[in-house]
Amino acid sequence: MKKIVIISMGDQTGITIKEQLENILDKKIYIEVYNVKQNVNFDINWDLVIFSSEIVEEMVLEKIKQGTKYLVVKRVIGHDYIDKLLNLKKGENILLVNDDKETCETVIKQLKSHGIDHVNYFPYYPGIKSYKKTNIAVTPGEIDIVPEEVKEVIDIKSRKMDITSLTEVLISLDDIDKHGEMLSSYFYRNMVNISKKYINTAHKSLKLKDMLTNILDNQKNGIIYTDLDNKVLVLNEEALKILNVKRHEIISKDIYEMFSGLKEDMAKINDQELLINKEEIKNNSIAVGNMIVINPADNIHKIDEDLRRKRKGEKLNAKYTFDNFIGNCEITAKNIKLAKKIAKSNSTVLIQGETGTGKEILAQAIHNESSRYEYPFVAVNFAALSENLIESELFGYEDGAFTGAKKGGKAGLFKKAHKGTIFLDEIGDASLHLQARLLRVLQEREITPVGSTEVVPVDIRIIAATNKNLLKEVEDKKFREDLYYRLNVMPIYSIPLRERKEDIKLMLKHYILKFEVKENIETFFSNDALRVLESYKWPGNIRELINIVEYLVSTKEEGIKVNICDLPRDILQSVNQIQDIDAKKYEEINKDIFSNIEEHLDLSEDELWVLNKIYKHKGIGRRALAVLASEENLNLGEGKLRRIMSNLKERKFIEINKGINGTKVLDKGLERVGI
Ligand SMILES: Nc1ncnc2c1ncn2[C@@H]1O[C@H](COP(=O)(O)OP(=O)(O)OP(=O)(O)O)[C@@H](O)[C@H]1O
Repeated sequence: MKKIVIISMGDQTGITIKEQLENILDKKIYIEVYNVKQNVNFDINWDLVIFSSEIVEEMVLEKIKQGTKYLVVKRVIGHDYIDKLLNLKKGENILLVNDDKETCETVIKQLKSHGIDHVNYFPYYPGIKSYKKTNIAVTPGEIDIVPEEVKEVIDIKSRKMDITSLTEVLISLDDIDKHGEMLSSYFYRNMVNISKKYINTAHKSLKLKDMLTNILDNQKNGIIYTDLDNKVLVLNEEALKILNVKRHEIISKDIYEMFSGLKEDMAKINDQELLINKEEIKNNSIAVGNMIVINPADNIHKIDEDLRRKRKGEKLNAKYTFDNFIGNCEITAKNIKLAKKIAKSNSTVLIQGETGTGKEILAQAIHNESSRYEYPFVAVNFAALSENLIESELFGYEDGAFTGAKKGGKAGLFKKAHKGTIFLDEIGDASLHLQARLLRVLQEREITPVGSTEVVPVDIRIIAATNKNLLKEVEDKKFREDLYYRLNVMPIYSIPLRERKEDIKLMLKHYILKFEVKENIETFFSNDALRVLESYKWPGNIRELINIVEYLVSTKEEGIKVNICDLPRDILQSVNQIQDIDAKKYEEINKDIFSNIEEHLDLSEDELWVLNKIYKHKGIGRRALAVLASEENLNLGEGKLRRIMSNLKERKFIEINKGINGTKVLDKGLERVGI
């Protein structure tokens, strides 16, 4: 087990860093925390020493054993408390309390750079000779040293390591491969949370926009946020650099009109080859915009090379076995039994099933259960790679086969899988040209690298998977019939979640634990919420379930169970639809729950805006609301407002009277005002 020591000025900082690392490293690490005042013998063998700041480094560095790896980490303010700070009165005097002068100054600088610069900050730290007397103090976790006369303390909690420091720690521990995925999910969760806050308050706060830009500026990729019409909302410096534009030239413009190449997965812009990724940003499961991440291909090759170097000597292997296959309902058990039998043969397997049902996991488990388990398991995804890339990836190439080819050539994945298993994922997406080449491999069990005339024999087992109906594709002439029969020797289906309802609770339990929530399923979900989840159809299957657990983990209040109203809106809507179709059955079983789901559907941003305006301007009519909306640049015409108001009325949030009384917010609406 790796051993780390964290040294900080005060205890709390070290503990926060420790918790953060344990969260990502699955607690499979031994961490000790000390403050600089403790008299400790650091002259022993640590795998890594982490200093919480440069001052700490200066004070302690000479005490640690020569040759020990060490790092000074960069720490940033969490976004959770930003709302509170934004609500402080303009020009208010604020005491910034921290453990020393330097950390006070750093936090003030970070707060200002996050756009929280409408108040006046005055530092306070133990030993300061004189300081400004104020009513309000802000502190990153140092409540105990706040002077007595301060009336209100805003604790923004100890600052956490930023993503670059976390990456550095993982690289220093040689753990980046194992935990990289967790890191990106952790990072992504944070990004999504900030984005949600930004999008939720887009009408009100430009500060959050600044903050988002600032956070984005610390990323090494170009990142662009657009609204649903592809108009650019925010982008970082790196994106400006890559696209070679000025901010004012691109903000509010349609990104694809300016750079049509960005629609693709790869593009050449300003003579630079770019890799492009797109993510939908959702708020309560409703798409509100897009995040486009652009990266020069050179960078990717470099990272890829680095990873390859680190992986050298490590086998390409499959993680999953049937032991960690979750599910114990009858139909799952039967399927596992069949899969284990299939594993013992050497024949080609075709796994068919909806997206996210675990086809890759099944393929890995079959490989690990087979006699080839000690040899490589190599996965190729036909949907993720472009035709040109996939051909050279699969078959490899000769030295000088094409411009840009690596010197010395490259071994293809078929060759790398020799004696093991190759997993051809999303085979339904392979082009007809590739299908012809694959057929030859299946028939002859030999490959010809791109640009070569030499044939290389390979001993491999093939497992293919698809979420398409391959027979239908054959009928439509999109998939070769001969290849279909070559692949479909041992057919197996991965079963959708809705057909194995007993497994849903088990999966939820597993993923709650995996996301490190210190609660069990009973304290995490209310019974009602759990029953809704068990009745949901899960079109995205296990992958959707994982996303929803991740969403709930990051939005859940500690100590309060997730209730129906906390579930994403599309789950509630879809359960509602089931109720319509099979109303009688559902009414009988779940009368109490489903009858009031409508109540829990969240109000949209526009609905909330209207509700707040009616509350503020009692009696206000549609026309006046339309004027206010246009003043605030909102896309709310009279037609849209009529629909919103009648919906709010139907749901008893407002009352609409004729004549002088006009509109009024009702008790149920009052609960939502101010949100
Ligand atoms: N039996 C299982 N137990 C636990 N987790 C599972 C199980 N099956 C799948 N998962 C998880 O669900 C997610 C989706 O699985 P996987 O990628 O294998 O699905 P897939 O059917 O190959 O999806 P796609 O067709 O979209 O590629 C993964 O994160 C995987 O870890």
